[in-house]
Amino acid sequence: MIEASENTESNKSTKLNMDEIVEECKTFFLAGHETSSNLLTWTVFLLSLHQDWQTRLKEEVLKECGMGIPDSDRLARLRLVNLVLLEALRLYCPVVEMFREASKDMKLGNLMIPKNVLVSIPLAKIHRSKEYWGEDANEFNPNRFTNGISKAAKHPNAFLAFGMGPRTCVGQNFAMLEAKAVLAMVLQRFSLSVI
Ligand code: HEM
Repeated sequence: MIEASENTESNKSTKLNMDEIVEECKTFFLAGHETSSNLLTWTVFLLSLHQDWQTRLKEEVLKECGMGIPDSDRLARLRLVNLVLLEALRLYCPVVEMFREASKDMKLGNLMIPKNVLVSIPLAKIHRSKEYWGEDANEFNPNRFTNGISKAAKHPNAFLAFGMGPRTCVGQNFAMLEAKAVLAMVLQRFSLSVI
């Protein structure tokens, strides 16, 4: 953004003014705050219910990070934490629905979509569809992500927590890193339970 606000030869037509930069900051704040806190809240809830997973995650965190502040190398080794975060995003996706507006009349599969019509993509429903995720679609089973996101369901794009395509979430890598770091530091210090 700082680069985009500077006067250079290459960004003459795309230069951002101060108002536009402030708007971008607001977008980042809004898009990145509630979503991440939502993910952490549901993850803590799920780990409180599933003590077996909490124990396994604690062991992983203590083995890989000890009691220190986890750096990015150590966070990358938290495989089970990653599985649990993905499963939390599937069951309780912070963004439950997305929309796309048809820029022209178009055919989508066997549907005709007229120009300007809004198409809804019901993430929360897709994430719990037994057709894609199998009979245990409503259950907490982080192991389904063991072979990667695209192999977790019967359709490679059934996991849509961060959207898909050219408008996919720009903050997704940061969000996962942030969530892993916070969760690791919570698990280093606390035990979670539902009272
Ligand atoms: C668990 C955390 C997050 C979730 C579940 C999430 C989810 C999403 C989803 C579903 C979209 C719409 C994608 C699409 O239309 O295909 C989106 C867009 C976006 N997200 Fe995130 N997000 C998260 C964290 C963040 C963070 C931390 C940031 C920034 C620091 C961020 C910035 C954005 C921005 C700027 C867009 C708009 C992208 C565009 O329209 O080009 N998000 N996010």
